[in-house]
Amino acid sequence: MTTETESILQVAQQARQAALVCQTLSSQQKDRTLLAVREALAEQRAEILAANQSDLRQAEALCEQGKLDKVLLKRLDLSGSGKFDTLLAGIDQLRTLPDPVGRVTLATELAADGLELYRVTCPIGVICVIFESRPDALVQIGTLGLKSANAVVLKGGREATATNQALTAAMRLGVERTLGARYANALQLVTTRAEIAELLKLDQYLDLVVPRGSQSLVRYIKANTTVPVLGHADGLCACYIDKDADPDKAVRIVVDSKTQYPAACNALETLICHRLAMERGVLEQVAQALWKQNVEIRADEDAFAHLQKVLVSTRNQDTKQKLLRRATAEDWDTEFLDYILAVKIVESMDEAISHINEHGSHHTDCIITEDVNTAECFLAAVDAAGVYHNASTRFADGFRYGFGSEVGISTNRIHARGPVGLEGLVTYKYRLYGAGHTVAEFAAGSRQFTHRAIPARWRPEWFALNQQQQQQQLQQQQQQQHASASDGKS
Ligand SMILES: NC(=O)C1=CN([C@@H]2O[C@H](COP(=O)(O)OP(=O)(O)OC[C@H]3O[C@@H](n4cnc5c(N)ncnc54)[C@H](OP(=O)(O)O)[C@@H]3O)[C@@H](O)[C@H]2O)C=CC1
Ligand SMILES: N[C@@H](CCC(=O)OP(=O)(O)O)C(=O)O
Repeated sequence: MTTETESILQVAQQARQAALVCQTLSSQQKDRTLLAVREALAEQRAEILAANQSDLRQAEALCEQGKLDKVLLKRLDLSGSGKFDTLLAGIDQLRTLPDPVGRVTLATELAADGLELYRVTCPIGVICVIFESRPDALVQIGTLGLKSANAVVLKGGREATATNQALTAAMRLGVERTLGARYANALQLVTTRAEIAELLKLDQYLDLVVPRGSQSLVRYIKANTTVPVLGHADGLCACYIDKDADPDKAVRIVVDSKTQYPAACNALETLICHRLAMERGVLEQVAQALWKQNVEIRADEDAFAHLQKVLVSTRNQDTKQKLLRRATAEDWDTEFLDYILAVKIVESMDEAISHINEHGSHHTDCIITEDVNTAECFLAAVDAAGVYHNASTRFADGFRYGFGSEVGISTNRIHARGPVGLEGLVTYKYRLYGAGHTVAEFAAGSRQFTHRAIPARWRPEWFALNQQQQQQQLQQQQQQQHASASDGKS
């Protein structure tokens, strides 16, 4: 066994042990831990931002050498526009959300005199999440993991390695201060692709892998592990302007979807316009607004002919060429993540739906129309995690959905789809409460099933024992800490 394999095995084993102890934590303990994590991050702000500056300097050098795209710098930068405070505020918000663990989703009396079945939510276990060079994602995913009592093994993009190490150290410190070192192992960081390759083999320790990134990343992970995979892949999002679209709404929605943050997976990549809407001048208004933001339009033949006439008044030949080009076949399948938009004209909504279902990535798609029935048909027929009527595709986000934050946006169909928040991080177990009941009695007919729904009430004794045990554990830890502190002094 190589040293690397050994250390990854240790990471996975420690995460499994931490997951086992975390599942018995009470809501109060988890929220106290989140508060301590927030405090530790705030305390170590200067160190974290210094690590981030060092990552940024290296990334800038790569950009200058043409080895890295400039849009990635914005993602990586943790110091800009109140990002660090937003990150702390996100933890505060998460603390106010209800505990996703221990919710009763089914309550049935199986038989009279106390045979009761409950379906109760519980953590998934150990989740490995691989994500882009976005340090704030590490905090969001890590804190979602703590609140849902899962252990997480995190791997961010290589450009963010120093920042991720500093953030993880602070977060682990917060957990350790509240619950002890064993629990801090619920937050693990790995930094290389080689470590991920080793982890993917450890299906006895991992319960779920979440690859958040390009389609090729998700395909690679699926092909190389037997652990269940919840893919968070690319967003080839489309917007359809119907013949009954309101022009003002079309302009607002398309511009926001394309330009509010073009590098995000929920940004718009394809615009489909009904011919009648184009003839009513809606496409022209949308194009003018996009051009003001320097968006290049890659148009099919019909849209090109129409928009070329609009551009005639533009004197500068270079601007004309930059703003309007003919689309190639490849453009319909490209996630530009940039100020570029493919535009297509259709004769009907059915044609638009077929295009989206064939070329889209089943992430988030939108219809702009004033006709409610048309909208309902579109929402039912488009096969995506998010289907929107008259709203920007940029709304596809855990925070905006009110989930506190997100692990990412699942493009899988099961077990979670769209923005994955706390609910996507739990599964359930069945709890059966009996009083010496046996199946033989039912088989012999001396007892009858009632299968009666009962109130989904919480039985306090479920966790009472755990809380007692937890209290004892805490006291023991405090005694140990006190003893080692006294040893240190003597
Ligand atoms: N659905 C969603 O929630 C989201 C999707 N995205 C999508 O992500 C893409 C852009 O992000 P980008 O950073 O370029 O994505 P990449 O897929 O290139 O990288 C994302 C992460 O995956 C890792 N990775 C990539 N290939 C492998 C591999 N073979 N083995 C192990 N790790 C691997 C990277 O590691 P390393 O840095 O070490 O190479 C990085 O940590 C876009 O398609 C965007 O739509 C982005 C954000 C959210
Ligand atoms: N869902 C979030 C995250 C977007 C995102 O992950 O962007 P990026 O990491 O730049 O691909 C949002 O809408 O802002």
